[in-house]
Amino acid sequence: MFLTLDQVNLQYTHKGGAVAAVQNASLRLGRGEIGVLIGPSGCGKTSLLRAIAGLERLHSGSIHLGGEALAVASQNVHRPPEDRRVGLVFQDFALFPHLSVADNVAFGLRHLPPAPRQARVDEMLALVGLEHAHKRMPHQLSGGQQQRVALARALAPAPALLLLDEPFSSLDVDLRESLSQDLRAILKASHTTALFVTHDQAEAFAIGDRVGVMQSGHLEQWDEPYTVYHRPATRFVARFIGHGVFLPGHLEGEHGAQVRTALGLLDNAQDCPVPSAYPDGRCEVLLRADDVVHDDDAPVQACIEHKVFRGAEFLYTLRLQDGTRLVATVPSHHNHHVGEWIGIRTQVDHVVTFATPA
Ligand SMILES: Nc1ncnc2c1ncn2[C@@H]1O[C@H](COP(=O)(O)OP(=O)(O)OP(=O)(O)O)[C@@H](O)[C@H]1O
Repeated sequence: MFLTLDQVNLQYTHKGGAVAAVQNASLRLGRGEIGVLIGPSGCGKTSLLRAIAGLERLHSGSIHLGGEALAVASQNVHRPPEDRRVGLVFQDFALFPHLSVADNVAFGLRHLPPAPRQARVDEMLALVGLEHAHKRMPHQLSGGQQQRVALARALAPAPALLLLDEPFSSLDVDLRESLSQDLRAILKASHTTALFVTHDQAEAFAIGDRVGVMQSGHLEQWDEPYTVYHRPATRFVARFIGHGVFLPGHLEGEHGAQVRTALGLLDNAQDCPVPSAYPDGRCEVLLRADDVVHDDDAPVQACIEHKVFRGAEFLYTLRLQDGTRLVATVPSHHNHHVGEWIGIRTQVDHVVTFATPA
């Protein structure tokens, strides 16, 4: 693996005491892959990036990049930031205001003779779609264009790893969406290995080959985006990513091929654990909003308690006769009103169960 973090712990000293910002975080990222860290405010995403960049010392654990040790706490190895071949892009574009676009991009290339330096600047500006902006000053550019220049500047010295900390957070939603697609294309075209921090789930899924979900300093899951959504490793990940509810269930069948729920049997022999996995086979099943399908012919009826229009679909909050609450995404041409009873059934491809909370 190209980037390897093993059991990384990071602490800050605050008012004389230790604050654990990252706890036992381990992850692996292949060369040319894009990893994304997502999680609520204060969960440790930025701290982990800062540790990889060399701006923070590890309390314990290790970080290796391309087979080289960047930090190994037990051996007191801590390479300084400038010796790590790691590039950084932050939220506040941080361009030099008095330098032209071309000079900003050339900033990390001062070791090159003029001709190859110029060629690299041209190449980087073309990569980010700003080939005609060489002479412009940062204040003459839009926020999105400034962030592209910041990206070109970070990529110019060909860092072994690029770290991006919420680079689009000060931009408006439409621009964020198109920039996140462009960013992925740019990173792939330049074969750059990158780790990206965001609050935004759609952005994480659009950009990442791997997504890591953090909570309170812990990296709760590090997986492909599809797996994080469909097979969340913990309740926190299930709740943080996507919409869904935890429905009481009872595992049945000798080999645990079925879960009985208020919505009927969910059976997927491949996914269901054996009944002995939980006391008396009792568990909770994650039911995503897209696992619940509106069907007029379905025997189970649910009352619409609340609805949110999301353009192509509604997100309905539903209540079953026995009081169980569910959420369902329904195409928006099915515009039912609050209080109406509609037929629903489940369509679950991945049965995900958790222990019932004590
Ligand atoms: N310099 C510092 N001194 C003391 N505590 C700090 C320091 N920097 C961060 N922390 C604490 O470490 C924890 C992790 O902070 P961090 O900035 O890494 O989180 P984050 O996930 O990036 O948050 P956000 O999404 O809000 O940027 C928080 O509890 C924070 O208060």
